[in-house]
Amino acid sequence: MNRSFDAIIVGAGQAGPSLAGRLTAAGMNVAIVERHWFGGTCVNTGCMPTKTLVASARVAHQVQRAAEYGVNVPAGVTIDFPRAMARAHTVTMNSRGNIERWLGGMDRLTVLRGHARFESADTLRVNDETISAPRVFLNVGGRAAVPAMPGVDDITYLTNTSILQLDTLPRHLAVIGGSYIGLEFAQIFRRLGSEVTVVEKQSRLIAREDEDVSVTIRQILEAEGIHVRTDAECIAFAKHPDGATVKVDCTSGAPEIVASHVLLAVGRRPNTDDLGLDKAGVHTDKRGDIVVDDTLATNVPGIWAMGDCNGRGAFTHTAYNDYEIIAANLLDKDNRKVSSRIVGYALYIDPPLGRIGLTETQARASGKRLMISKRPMTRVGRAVERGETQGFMKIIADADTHRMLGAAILGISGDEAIHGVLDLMNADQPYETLKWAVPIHPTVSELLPTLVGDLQPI
Ligand SMILES: Cc1cc2nc3c(=O)[nH]c(=O)nc-3n(C[C@H](O)[C@H](O)[C@H](O)COP(=O)(O)OP(=O)(O)OC[C@H]3O[C@@H](n4cnc5c(N)ncnc54)[C@H](O)[C@@H]3O)c2cc1C
Ligand SMILES: NC(=O)c1ccc[n+]([C@@H]2O[C@H](COP(=O)([O-])OP(=O)(O)OC[C@H]3O[C@@H](n4cnc5c(N)ncnc54)[C@H](O)[C@@H]3O)[C@@H](O)[C@H]2O)c1
Repeated sequence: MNRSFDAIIVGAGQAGPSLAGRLTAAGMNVAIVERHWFGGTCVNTGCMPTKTLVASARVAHQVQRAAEYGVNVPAGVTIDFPRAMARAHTVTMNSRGNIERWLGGMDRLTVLRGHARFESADTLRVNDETISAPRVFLNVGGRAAVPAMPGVDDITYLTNTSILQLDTLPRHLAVIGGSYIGLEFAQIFRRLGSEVTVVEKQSRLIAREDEDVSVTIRQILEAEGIHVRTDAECIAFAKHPDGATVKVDCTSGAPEIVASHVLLAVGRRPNTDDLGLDKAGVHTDKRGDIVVDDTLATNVPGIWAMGDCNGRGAFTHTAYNDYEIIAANLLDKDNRKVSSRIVGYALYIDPPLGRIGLTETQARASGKRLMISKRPMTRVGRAVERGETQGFMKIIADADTHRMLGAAILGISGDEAIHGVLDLMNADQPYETLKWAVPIHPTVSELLPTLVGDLQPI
């Protein structure tokens, strides 16, 4: 049997459901196909459960420090790990259920459960039927990459999906990969009581950030007892009665890590290998990302790709913005482009890193004349009052255009305060605009005008 629609959306992640809402409201008959959990990665195995666990871990950490604040907590405080995990699961299930109910009640939308695969450019097979439409929107996301590391197939390893199903706390968690996923889980599990070792093959953690950011993050994590092994060029795994051994150094006989659990957090790969893209003639690049133009159209007319699968962003907010761009261009006769997007993001260790625009390293390499300003969180009243003074704020501006080029706020509320810079950059205003703002005291954001006032040429 073949059914025809005005549009087909594959994947109910961060972009697909909202696009379904706009297309059906515009009068189109739409099919949305989801093979697994509604809400995709963010809701089920990404942002929502991890940030819920970050909250549990923060409470655990703050309780340990209670006496510093003049609050005496009786000795013998324990972590109820299953309860912390259940709390994360509840947040996920509520969100997943809301999306399912929203889509289930949407007029002109047909919800299909199953794996979609192209048979031609306008026809896909789902279970035992085919569906056709002149417009197909791909929102298939990605999954944890499992590279062919020596011994990886001999051990039981965890990914961001399976680690969320644990019901007992790991005795010793070895985290392979010291970037977003690895560092967030490392701190969560350390604060909940595991011994944790982060193994990173590059010479520093979260190496795409500036060195001062990497070094400070390492200090923050090591201060909590997380072991960090960088320059791990010879990672190899083997089975061990207590779990697995992780060989890190190339030198033979060097001490190995004996871990009860191993988490692989070494990047993600797009879910594009099982979509039948060749049948539709859609091009991918060598990573497997779907190649799109500035409006997110693929090389095949009538097929678009949104979110993690197009390689143009790897965050929930960029996936959602992809939907906004497509809807604006198709339905609102607007002219929106991905290249106009100024991307901010946060790394949710505690305190978080809020980031936007160029790093200092990238700015220096650009050849522009630069102004830089940096301030430690020890000189931010809000941080001092809260007793959380780790980190720093840094802004980089163009000395000729007076536009902000980038910022990093590693410290309490860094993920929120960064939006002051993000808004300024989106408004395309000179940094002096911030200098004369009158922010609220005591906040982290109130230091942005001070930072601007301290900008020095380099
Ligand atoms: C541990 C972790 C923490 C994260 N934390 C954050 C964070 O704090 N902030 C942030 O911005 N981002 C975070 N991210 C990234 C964020 O989750 C992703 O960028 C976002 O979910 C991408 O959304 P998407 O819509 O592109 O894809 P997804 O959310 O992955 O959705 C894709 C959907 O398509 C379905 N699908 C795939 N193939 C098919 C097919 N052939 N047929 C039918 N259905 C199919 C999948 O089942 C899935 O439901 C995190 C990611 C991880 C792994
Ligand atoms: N807070 C957030 O917004 C958030 C949180 C989690 C994930 N995410 C998204 O998920 C994506 C994937 O995150 P990720 O941390 O898995 O990947 P990543 O690509 O950011 O980092 C992978 C890390 O693993 C290291 N690595 C790669 N191969 C290795 C090996 N063989 N041995 C040891 N180390 C190795 C890399 O050097 C790198 O540091 C990110 O791009 C991000 O957009 C976002």
